[in-house]
Amino acid sequence: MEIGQLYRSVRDRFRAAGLETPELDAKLLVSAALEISLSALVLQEHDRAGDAAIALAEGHALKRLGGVPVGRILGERDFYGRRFLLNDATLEPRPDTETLIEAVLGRCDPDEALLFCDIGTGTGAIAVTLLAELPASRTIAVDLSVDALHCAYRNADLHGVADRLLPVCADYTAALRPAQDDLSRESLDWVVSNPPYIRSSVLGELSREVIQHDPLLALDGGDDGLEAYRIIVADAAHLLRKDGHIALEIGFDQAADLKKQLRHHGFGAIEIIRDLSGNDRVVLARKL
Ligand SMILES: C[S@@+](CC[C@H](N)C(=O)[O-])C[C@H]1O[C@@H](n2cnc3c(N)ncnc32)[C@H](O)[C@@H]1O
Repeated sequence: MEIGQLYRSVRDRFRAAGLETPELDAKLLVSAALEISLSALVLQEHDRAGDAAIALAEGHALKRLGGVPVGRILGERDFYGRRFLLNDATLEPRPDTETLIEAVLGRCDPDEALLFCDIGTGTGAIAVTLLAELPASRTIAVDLSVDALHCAYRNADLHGVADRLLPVCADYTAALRPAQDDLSRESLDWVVSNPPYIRSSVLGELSREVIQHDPLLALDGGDDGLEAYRIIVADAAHLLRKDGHIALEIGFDQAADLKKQLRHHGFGAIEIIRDLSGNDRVVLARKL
């Protein structure tokens, strides 16, 4: 079978099954099975696919039709132009989180030796991306899950930034005190976080793909979805240097609550940034 035929056959089954992005899913799964790039999928469409690659692509297609997300099938996901490995303990990084990356990068000087702390690092998508884009910076990466931290460290290694990432396994900001001791008691320049922020009562309304494949620890924000923010904002107020910044990903309806919390803890210059769909997605503030 030719590569182009294999791609079209998978794509057509994905379309018929009503998948949201049938072309993209088919391209990602077929190119991965063939171990070729997305552009090679087009350029080599008349080449013959090997039997083993066809069998692998069919296996991937069956899993996708069974409701497994592409990232979980391949064990990796692209974020801000880089590949991130996943494991069972990590959330699949979302394109919405790139809004936070853009917001932070737009306010940082790449030559400055900044000290970040990424709370709830998961795959390390935020921490590793910032380290890769800001070569003079260092990051403390915190997660309660040791398996998630292991994944973050592998991703840091993959992208050549592991020597500037300090993984810390602990409960939110409780981790920052000992980590700061290791780093000569420096104050943080930035606290960044995409914490769990979904209200416990609506977790059951999430799509099957999310609830079956993303870990609950990464999603559940407690009764009002704001539990993590209360801890992170209060502690960040002590741990940041004066004029240090905080950047938090938020749910579309949480901006007003976050503004209130940030003002209460002595933050100013509060900005709310929207994602590409026009939803409030990131809150930024400066410690006064
Ligand atoms: C929404 S995920 C974000 C993952 C990653 N930063 C990203 O943006 O893709 C939240 C992360 O917070 C971690 N987490 C949940 N509760 C925590 C706690 N009490 N202390 C530290 N990390 C926690 C989860 O394990 C998960 O990795």
